Amino acid sequence: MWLFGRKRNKKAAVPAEEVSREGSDTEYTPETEKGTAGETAGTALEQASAEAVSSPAQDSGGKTESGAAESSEEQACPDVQKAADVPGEESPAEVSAGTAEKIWEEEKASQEESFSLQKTEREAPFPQAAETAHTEELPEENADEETVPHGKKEVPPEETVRKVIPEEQLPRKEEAAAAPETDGETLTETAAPKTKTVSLYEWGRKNKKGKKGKKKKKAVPKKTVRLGQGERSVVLGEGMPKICVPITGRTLEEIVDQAANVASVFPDFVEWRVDCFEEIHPLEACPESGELPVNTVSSVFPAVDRALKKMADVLDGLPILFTIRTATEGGRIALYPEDYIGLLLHAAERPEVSAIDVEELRTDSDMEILTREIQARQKPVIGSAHFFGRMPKKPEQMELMNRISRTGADVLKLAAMPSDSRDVLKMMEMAEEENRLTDKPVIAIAMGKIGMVSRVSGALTGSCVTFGTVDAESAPGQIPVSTLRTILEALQG
Ligand SMILES: O=C1C[C@@](O)(C(=O)O)C[C@@H](O)[C@@H]1O
Repeated sequence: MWLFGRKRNKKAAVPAEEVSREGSDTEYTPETEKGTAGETAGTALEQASAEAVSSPAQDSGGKTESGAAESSEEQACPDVQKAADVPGEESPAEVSAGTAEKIWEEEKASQEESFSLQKTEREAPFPQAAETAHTEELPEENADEETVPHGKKEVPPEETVRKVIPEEQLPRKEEAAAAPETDGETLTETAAPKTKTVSLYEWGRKNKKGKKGKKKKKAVPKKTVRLGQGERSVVLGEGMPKICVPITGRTLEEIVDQAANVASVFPDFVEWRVDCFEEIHPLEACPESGELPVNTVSSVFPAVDRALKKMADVLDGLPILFTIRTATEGGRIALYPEDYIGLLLHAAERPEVSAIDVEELRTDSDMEILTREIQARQKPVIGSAHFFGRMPKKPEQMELMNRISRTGADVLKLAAMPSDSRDVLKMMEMAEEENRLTDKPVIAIAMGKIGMVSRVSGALTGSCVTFGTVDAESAPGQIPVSTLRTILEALQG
């Protein structure tokens, strides 16, 4: 149901992304049919770069007879919620999720040793990305959280914790007296002739060499990322979480109508979900057919440009995030790698586009090079990954964010589907933690109704963007903009 439309040379027909995530469910394998991954990556990017800057052969929106015929009913952008909810029907996201799980099982073993949450500090490749930087000292309480062993909570309240503390490590009397008490727990020296009582709080602070006695941690200096220019530009990573509204129209008319509605509620920026735009659907990959393609990516550029221009006129300076959400990540189109890359590089050249979403975990081409190419065109990259069928565990979430960061993306985004409230909390906790570890703005979303709280809790967790609705939602759990704004403002205090 999801893969239909254009016919292309079998060798290039299956986005390797789908092969690697769907594993044995997929008929083709990139290894047997495509040569090495490196070759594929290079070819796709080179081919796409050439096409992205070339002028299209026609100004027809790229529709050939076959493309036009296939773009009718089947290609209509289905309602997202519907696709996700139909029982027994496997959405591409669910397929991807199941297989992503498998990949992670395998990867985990090899990653275990090299697994590290430490971030390599990067130069901001995008000049505007490093707009401001500030260093924040963690609040005192956080430092203490690091200092006090977690086990202390399990000590029965009436039992005195006894520990031998060498005299020289004990705080001077007056210091001990001045130190704030923790929740009644004390450390008492018993074996030594001099028995002194000090608060656990003070012990942790003084005894830096202690098991969990750590130096006060500094938060990583933050970079912020500006989208757009002028008065209506918006800075991610500072102040309140920013509200973004997706535009999901299938036709130019729908897109313009939605843009007008969206503009009237004054979000901070909009996301154009280009995968919903049926004029690019002649590019839809068809792994089953194996026939040669009729359309080239450049044939859809005129339609994309027309939509961008009209949208920008209506939006009057609101920054536009250009997103192609592919089927594997819950979107509306399956694309060949060279077409995905070609479209994004073309968008990077457009003055109406303020930022570009890159699905950084695609394995069919080199997303790191693509990210750099986009940044070289002065557009920041929001690196994203989506799991519609499951919630990765927290260490996996952190590693995913780490992988996205390593591609050089300016902003790190992870969205996943929770199955219970603990999953939602995991995502929120990850955002808070990641936000302290990385120098980049972070977006963390637990989708679905149960995950709605994650869409309003950015002030607490540091998740810097929330996607809200005006007309149609582009993912389950999105909240209408007016409600979203009221809650965000209330929580900001
Ligand atoms: O990545 C995201 C986040 C999202 O999936 C959400 O859950 O709000 C909505 C998408 O349109 C957007 O591209």
